[in-house]
Amino acid sequence: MLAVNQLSHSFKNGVEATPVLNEIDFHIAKGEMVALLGSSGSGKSTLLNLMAGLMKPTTGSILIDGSPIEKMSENQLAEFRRSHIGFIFQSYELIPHLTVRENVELPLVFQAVKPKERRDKAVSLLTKVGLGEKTEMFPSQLSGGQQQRVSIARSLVTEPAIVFADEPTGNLDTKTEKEIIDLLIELNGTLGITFVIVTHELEVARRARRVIQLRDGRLVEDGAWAGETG
Ligand SMILES: Nc1ncnc2c1ncn2[C@@H]1O[C@H](COP(=O)(O)OP(=O)(O)OP(=O)(O)O)[C@@H](O)[C@H]1O
Repeated sequence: MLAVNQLSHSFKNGVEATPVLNEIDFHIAKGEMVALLGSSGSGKSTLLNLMAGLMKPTTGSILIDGSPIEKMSENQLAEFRRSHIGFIFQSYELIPHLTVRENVELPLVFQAVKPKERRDKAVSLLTKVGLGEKTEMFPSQLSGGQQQRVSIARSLVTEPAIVFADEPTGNLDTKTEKEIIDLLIELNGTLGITFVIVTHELEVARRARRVIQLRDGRLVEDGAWAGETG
């Protein structure tokens, strides 16, 4: 499903190159739920941007469903992202003047899906995330946790191969955080969605079956959560 092979990345600053990721290797199988953990500056966002095709690596490769995304052109990548990858952001990134349902439908508008089909899919997913009664409301009328549920529904509407979540509970209180983690675990179990969740939150790491831990741009742990390493 996702293979990261010998991935290294440096940011160039004039003539100097700062290495940020060093020879990262891992595979994620379909249906896994993986937390990507690491302290600030360890390289999590860089790795996520590379895996999502938002940046090209200095060396190494990233395969999603067998396709090496670092070899794609910008147009190919944009199309690939739209059809294969879902995103969940810390700050939800909902469009304020669209209703909850219209926000969830939006990725399908770009795929030219017919209005009735879009609507049915959006309502069905909103029901799955517990917002069946709120489809015609606007984002500002919902709580943070509810807005994150909308963004989760939106990430799934194109039936992506993999969903990347960047600090999805970063703006939420502890109780709501737990509810969002419960929802992600449920969607992983019932729909078999593959999730990669970038997080600082130990609670997320504790509840994911697999944790990949970065330190100073290196992969230092990969397996069941066994507590933080040194
Ligand atoms: N565009 C850039 N140019 C130069 N250096 C960068 C750039 N983006 C990130 N870095 C550096 O790369 C390192 C890793 O950053 P990254 O954002 O991937 O870490 P992170 O683990 O996601 O941190 P955080 O949890 O704070 O978001 C940091 O030292 C950062 O300063």
